[in-house]
Amino acid sequence: MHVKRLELDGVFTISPRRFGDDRGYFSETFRQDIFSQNVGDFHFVQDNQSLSAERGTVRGLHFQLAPRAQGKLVRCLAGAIFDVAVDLRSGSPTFGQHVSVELSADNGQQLWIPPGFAHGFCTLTENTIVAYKVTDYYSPEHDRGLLWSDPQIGIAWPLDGFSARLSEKDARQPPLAELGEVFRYEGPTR
Ligand SMILES: Cc1cn([C@H]2C[C@H](O)[C@@H](COP(=O)(O)OP(=O)(O)O[C@H]3O[C@H](C)C(=O)[C@H](O)[C@H]3O)O2)c(=O)[nH]c1=O
Repeated sequence: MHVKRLELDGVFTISPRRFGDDRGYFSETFRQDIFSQNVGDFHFVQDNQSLSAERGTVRGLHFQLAPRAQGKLVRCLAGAIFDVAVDLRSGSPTFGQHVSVELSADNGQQLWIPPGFAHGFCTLTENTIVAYKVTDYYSPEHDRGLLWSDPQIGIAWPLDGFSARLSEKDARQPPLAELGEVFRYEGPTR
């Protein structure tokens, strides 16, 4: 299992090893010991899964407010996504910056998004299934969002001519300028 630190403090990709044979492959997709050693002492309490039928489906950008902020470990079980994390920690040297990674059933790559970040993805194929572990339970009262197309964030979503397929909620999320302070930067995480 290879763990790689990305350019935004606290965000990592995790690439589990696959043991292939003439049947297919086997892979350990999560190890608490490796995660704790390389990423941090986070523990997961809920697993989520979503199916998006259409290419160009954009889910996000979402986060939960403290004290119910969630860390998310995201992977793609079918199809492929362009996965994005946005730093929302006031005082962070990378506040408002984002990082993106392609996660797919083929590459088996995972993205760890720590509390303090917004998360979203755009599907690159039809019938995309995304599964992710979270470090706190869903709390509608703490559920918040950021506008996916906010020019201040400037995410180059790979829609490739497809029009974005959004929920009504996501179509009317506020831009960063209207969000106010939602998280504070507490220094380098690792
Ligand atoms: C997130 C969540 C949602 N729900 C219910 C609430 C709604 O009735 C329904 C759909 O929720 P929503 O439209 O927020 O689902 P997504 O647009 O896929 O949002 C998710 O996708 C983006 C990329 C994320 O990072 C968030 O974790 C998550 O918000 O599921 C639950 O019951 N439990 C949950 O944990």
